[in-house]
Amino acid sequence: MAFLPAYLLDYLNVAETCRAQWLPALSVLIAAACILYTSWQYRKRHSSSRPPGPKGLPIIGHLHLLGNSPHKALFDLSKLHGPLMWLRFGSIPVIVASSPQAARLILQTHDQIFAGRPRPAAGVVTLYDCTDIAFCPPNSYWRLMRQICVTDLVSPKRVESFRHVREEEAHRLVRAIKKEFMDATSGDSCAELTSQVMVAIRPHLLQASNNMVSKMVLGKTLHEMISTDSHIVDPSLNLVHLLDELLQCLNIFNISDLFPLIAWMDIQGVRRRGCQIARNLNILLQEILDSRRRSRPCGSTIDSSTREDLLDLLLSLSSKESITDDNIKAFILDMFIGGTDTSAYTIEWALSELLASPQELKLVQEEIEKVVGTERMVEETDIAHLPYLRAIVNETMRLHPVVLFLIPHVATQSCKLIGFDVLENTQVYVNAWAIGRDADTWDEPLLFKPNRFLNSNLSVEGKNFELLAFGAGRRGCPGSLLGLLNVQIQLASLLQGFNWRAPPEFDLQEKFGLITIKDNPLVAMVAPCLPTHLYHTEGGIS
Ligand code: HEM
Repeated sequence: MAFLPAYLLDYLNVAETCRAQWLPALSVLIAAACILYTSWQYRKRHSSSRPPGPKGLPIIGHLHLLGNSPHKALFDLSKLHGPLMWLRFGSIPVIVASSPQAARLILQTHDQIFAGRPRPAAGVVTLYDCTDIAFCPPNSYWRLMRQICVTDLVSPKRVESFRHVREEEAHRLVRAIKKEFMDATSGDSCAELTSQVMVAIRPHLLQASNNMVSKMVLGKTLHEMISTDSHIVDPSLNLVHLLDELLQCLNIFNISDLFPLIAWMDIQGVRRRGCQIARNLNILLQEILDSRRRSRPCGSTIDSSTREDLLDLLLSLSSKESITDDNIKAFILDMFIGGTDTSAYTIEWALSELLASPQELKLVQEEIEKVVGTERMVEETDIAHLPYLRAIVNETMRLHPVVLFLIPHVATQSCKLIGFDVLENTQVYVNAWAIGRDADTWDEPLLFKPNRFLNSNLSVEGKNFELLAFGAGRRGCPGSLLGLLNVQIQLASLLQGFNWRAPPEFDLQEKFGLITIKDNPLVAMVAPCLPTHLYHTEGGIS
């Protein structure tokens, strides 16, 4: 009411009491009219030249069209409005790319402009104010951290130096499932030949991927760390659970991110929850750093009994490159977030597709038996000789790219995109899921047909815009080689170690999220199929 000038009040000639009653309503009306007029002017200026899209609603924009499976809804809309669509999620303008050509425009032709990232409220509080690589804006700090990541931490040479870790954990995974089988059959050795046992596979996969990342980054699994480094841990703080909670927090479709004007209200309590998780994670991670500094003071050489892990490397680089402890902790979180669930859920999808296609399962198991035999466990050097296995991983990533919108990109400046106007700060969703089902690119796109990759040069590692499981361009996944090797060796070991069958109740339903997973966790009927001694010791590994 204060903004109504006095002469207007006099003109209206309203008594004080009367003013008090209807002036607030009049103020709201005038304010609403101003907003509508400004937004009409804005739309008039921009709507003719922006990419096509469906009609939206006031305030919520197109949120009502997304439903429980936004990737499917947007795929269907792209069939009506084209592969480059404009929408609004709350107050955030969004472009959705749904074909390889549209993705190339964003991730290659205009890569530099679209290298920005949003700042989700959960990321701001949990990821050290988005100073991790994945959510950092494309500034000089991000370039430095990304360069260190690519050239030092996950370079092909460094990834090769951790081959033993991947093989150990893949074989440990097989032993863990065999143990569950033995427990269920009460150790009856005859049962090995005759029974199949229902095993919940997901927890084993998550544990194996977690162990792999943890051993590479911290030199130990998280469980070893908790049991051996007792001084590190406040028993009420559990790193495994905290990382899990962190992912859940990042996974929430947060209203505050869609309506920044009301972000302060924190309607879903994401910021509050995130602050709690961040506080506890920070205590644990700082203790891990301090403990490492105590045990290996700066400048001390690492003897042959202690292999160098990525934390050693980061600490030694930090003195040269002015990297702070918070930067190192943010990077550790990136490795866990980026490397754990992505691999585990991709393997779960691969196994699920194979259970739904028993002929493909048979073919790949025959390939492994022919190349590796049954007297030793599969090793990473075998993968080069297992084209069908590699084709299965590619086909799985085509149909089930677990980060199916990539991490949203943001336009860092206004630009023209094939004649359309795109304004600064527009978010970009590349629908990798839709691109994997693009009927102009793929023959029978909805079928699981690994042999389409047998005589093909297509690769999932960001060189082909038809296959974007790892994204592409300057924000593409720096850990793609490592991720791919993790998936391949674990899948090969599981397929070699067991006969598999789908349980009676089985489906391939998806549950949408930052990482899109199988809605019903995979439970499978398994039976060991290798000589018993290979499961009992690590001697399976030559
Ligand atoms: C199967 C395993 C993996 C999959 C499917 C995957 C997928 C992806 C995708 C789709 C992106 C977003 C790309 C974009 O926005 O254009 C990404 C980014 C990223 N990934 Fe991965 N990833 C995997 C494994 C890993 C591993 C092992 C690491 C560890 C180094 C990692 C670290 C990262 C980082 C740091 C980013 C952010 C890059 C940036 O914004 O500059 N990822 N990943």
